[in-house]
Amino acid sequence: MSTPLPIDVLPTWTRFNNVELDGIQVGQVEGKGLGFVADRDLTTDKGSPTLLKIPRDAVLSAEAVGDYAKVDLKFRQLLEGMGHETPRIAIMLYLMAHYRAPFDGGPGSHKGIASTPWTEYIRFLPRQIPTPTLWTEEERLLLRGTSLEKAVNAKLATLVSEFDHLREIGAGLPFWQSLLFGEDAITVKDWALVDAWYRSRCLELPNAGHSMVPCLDMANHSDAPNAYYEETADGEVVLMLRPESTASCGDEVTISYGAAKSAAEMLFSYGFIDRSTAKEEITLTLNPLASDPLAQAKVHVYGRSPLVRLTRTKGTAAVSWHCPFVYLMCVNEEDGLEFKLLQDNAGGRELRVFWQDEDVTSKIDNFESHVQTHDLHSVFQLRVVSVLQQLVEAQLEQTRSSPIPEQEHDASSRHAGGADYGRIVATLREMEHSLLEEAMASLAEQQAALLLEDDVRVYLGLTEDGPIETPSAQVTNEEPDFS
Ligand SMILES: C[S@@+](CC[C@H](N)C(=O)[O-])C[C@H]1O[C@@H](n2cnc3c(N)ncnc32)[C@H](O)[C@@H]1O
Repeated sequence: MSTPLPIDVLPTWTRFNNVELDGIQVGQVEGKGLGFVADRDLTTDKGSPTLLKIPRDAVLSAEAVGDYAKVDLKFRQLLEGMGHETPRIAIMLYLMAHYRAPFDGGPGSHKGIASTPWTEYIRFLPRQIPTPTLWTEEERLLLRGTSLEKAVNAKLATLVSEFDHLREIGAGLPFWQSLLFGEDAITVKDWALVDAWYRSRCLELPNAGHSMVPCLDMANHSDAPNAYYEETADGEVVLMLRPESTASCGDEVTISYGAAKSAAEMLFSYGFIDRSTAKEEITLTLNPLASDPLAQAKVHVYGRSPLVRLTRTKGTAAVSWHCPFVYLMCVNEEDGLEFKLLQDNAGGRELRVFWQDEDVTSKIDNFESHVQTHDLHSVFQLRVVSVLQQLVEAQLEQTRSSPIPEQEHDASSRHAGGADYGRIVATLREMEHSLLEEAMASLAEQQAALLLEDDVRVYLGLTEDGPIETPSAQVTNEEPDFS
């Protein structure tokens, strides 16, 4: 295992690897770990100065991992064995290899894998990261009743199954076999750390795609950032002072991690919540109805976990929702829904879904638009609203019935790195609770409006004023996986 390097060695690493810092240094920042600090007054008087320049060949993208695999046979065998799944898996394997595998000792010695700038750089990365997948079991109890409770458990299960797959592949490759099964073997905890590095430090660059950029990944987030990064036409990555921004010597230089993430996603990916930039959003999982004979077929054609996203527009009380699955969930055979098992040209069989005799399998994400022209559209909407009301109500109930026990808050909420998990989760709870209450109010209004519609009244009349037949939702947050 590579041993950590003190951060004051970083300038040597940057010199050797052609990374240029100008006007900033990496240092400790209160409550955030390492970060960039201006080492002189910075202004944009003569245009935006470049504060950091990272050459293309130090950027760790899926393509760079592929290039490395061409020169390192041991790594190639592992990467190919894993099936080149995604940029995330490729980059994580690379990080894992550089974190845990021995390196070639120079010409003539082939004991380990080939070293790269990342061999040393990885030693600057923190070993303690406040993301919940690295919390202890006791600390994770703090998440009870929030949308992250089951999401984090689901993520941990995914990490275990990825790691099992890695061990299966490694078992057949002598070099990796000893690292994965020998003394002081790589563990699932190492895999979870590598995942947390990836999640909290990866950027999406316009050309290179998902990438880890050494040094730039020392930049912390702010709701009022004074810097931004970009990828140049040559594939270099640069950090620039924002136009009109200044930073006095000693000020922190920050970027924005984006305003598109909810509080839960921020905590999940980075281990902190910035109230002012977090999107007011909650993601819940909709379980299909146990009583619906078509439930399994619906989930099969939908092809993923049915999620509901509730979003409040900043500064307003209006909560909108997004859930492509819910209309499919709320119609049945009497309404014109049908499933057929069709044979394809290669002799395989495929389940297809038909609405009013039209094959809509490939347009399932847009199912609402298919039912819009139906005479009973308002009735379907009413069913949908009812399903969502029950889902939100049940989640609210979970939030209310899972307060953070004081003792737990005191005993386990303070992370060694300084992050107060109890306080962070309290913020998440409060934000989610308020959003769910607004969502309830919003859905009640929608229900009241629908109940005034003629079609709905006629429909209710036809059913002799009996209770509206609305499917009941079952609440879980089983699998939202934000990664
Ligand atoms: C890309 S890294 C930044 C460098 C990091 N501080 C370090 O010590 O290596 C992202 C991590 O920095 C920390 N961080 C960044 N911005 C923060 C903020 N505004 N408040 C608290 N922690 C922050 C979080 O731990 C996050 O997971």
